[in-house]
Amino acid sequence: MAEKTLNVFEIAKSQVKAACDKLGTDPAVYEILKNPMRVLEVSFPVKMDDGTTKSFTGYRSQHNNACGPFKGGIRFHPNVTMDEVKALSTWMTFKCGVVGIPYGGGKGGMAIDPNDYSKSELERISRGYAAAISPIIGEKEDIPAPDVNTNGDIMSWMVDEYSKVTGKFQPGAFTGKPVNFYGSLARTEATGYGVALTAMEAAKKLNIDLGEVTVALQGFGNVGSYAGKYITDFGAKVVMVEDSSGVIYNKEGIDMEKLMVYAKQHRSISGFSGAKAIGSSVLVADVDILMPCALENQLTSENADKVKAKIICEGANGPTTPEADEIFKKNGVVVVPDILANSGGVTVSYFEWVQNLMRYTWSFEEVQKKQEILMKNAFEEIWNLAEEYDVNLRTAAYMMSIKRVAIAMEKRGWYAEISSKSLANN
Ligand SMILES: NC(=O)C1=CN([C@@H]2O[C@H](COP(=O)(O)OP(=O)(O)OC[C@H]3O[C@@H](n4cnc5c(N)ncnc54)[C@H](OP(=O)(O)O)[C@@H]3O)[C@@H](O)[C@H]2O)C=CC1
Ligand SMILES: O=C(O)CCC(=O)C(=O)O
Repeated sequence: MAEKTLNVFEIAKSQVKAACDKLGTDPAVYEILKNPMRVLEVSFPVKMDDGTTKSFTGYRSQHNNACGPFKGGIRFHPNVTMDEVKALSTWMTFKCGVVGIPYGGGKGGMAIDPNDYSKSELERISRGYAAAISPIIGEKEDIPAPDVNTNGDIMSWMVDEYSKVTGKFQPGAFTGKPVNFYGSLARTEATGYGVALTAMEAAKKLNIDLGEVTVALQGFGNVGSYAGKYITDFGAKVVMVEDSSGVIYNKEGIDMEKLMVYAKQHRSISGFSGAKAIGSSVLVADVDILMPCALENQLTSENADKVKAKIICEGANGPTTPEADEIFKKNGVVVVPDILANSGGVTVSYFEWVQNLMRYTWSFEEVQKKQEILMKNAFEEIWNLAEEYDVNLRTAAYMMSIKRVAIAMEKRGWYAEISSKSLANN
């Protein structure tokens, strides 16, 4: 059967709707949450190294700020569209709600491939984008961070540009900065660490011993590489890894530390001597745990029935379509949803922001411990909710989070309960 839609914004809305229906929220809740509060499209000129001028287009979507300032990454990827950014900002609102941090959801992006530009061009593009969205962002308004193809260096340029435009030095206006420039220890590792932590919690629930477990990873960037490193530290064996150059395999387990060094040097996993290149897909690999850590719409009605993993732990945002979710539920595959599995990134971004506002720093261990507590509690709560309502973990995660956001919206007077029971009194 063909998918109803692969439009990620339509998918995000359908996930929110399913959870609102299950919770029985007042109709006003979905009415408010179905669209971002604001979406900004900007165009700005940038001088290229050869003296020509090019115009670039970027977006920033601010989904909902009932619980606090908008928060979410900036993506540089050729496939970025306004609808994608809207979906990603929607997911951010509920991701922040899952771990109970005082933020709403935002996301930004530009349809560019950074590899097409020199470093100085990329700096000017990043500065141009930061200046263009500066009227709607800020330390207490909307705090961007890295996402696909953006990193700490880009965040530092953006902090500098934002400070110039506003005339105020506000390092807390962006997170995911380098540790030696107002970044937090353990932020670089945070998203992958959280993916590994939640995969381990899911394995415990299924009585699977991580010492016996094999893992396949799609994506070996920030999220995939640290997810692979930490799941290996927890005892599992990563046997297959894919990036956009192809798939590598070693049935004895791939040395994650060595692959991380290699991938950094070569900007690709292709040619790594500790594994062999193969032609098959990571997504249907014969492994216990699958970690999609690249892009959206990877697991669809086309391949979901062929997935052999018992646990799918979503490092990426939106890798699974609703139809694939149905198939996984039917087949007993446990999907740890993106808004829980990859919430470690924004959680430690929150800790970075708190440290910035306090002009104080915490140790690596302190930050990781705080992350671990929030994520393990969220996992447990969502697992129990899924059992109570007989829903998958995704719907349970949305239910928990929507309830938090809905209570904030009601308390702020954005709607008045007209249905029989008030969430706030539950
Ligand atoms: N960074 C963060 O803190 C967070 C990120 N996420 C999500 O995690 C995902 C990955 O982000 P992040 O690791 O930061 O991004 P990176 O840019 O660091 O890495 C992306 C990885 O995905 C790979 N990739 C891209 N396209 C494909 C493809 N078609 N098939 C296989 N692999 C592919 C890239 O390979 P190549 O390099 O060869 O192109 C690269 O290894 C995204 O969905 C992002 O939104 C979620 C929460 C927080
Ligand atoms: O660290 C952040 O603020 C946001 C990270 C992000 O973009 C995401 O979780 O998808």
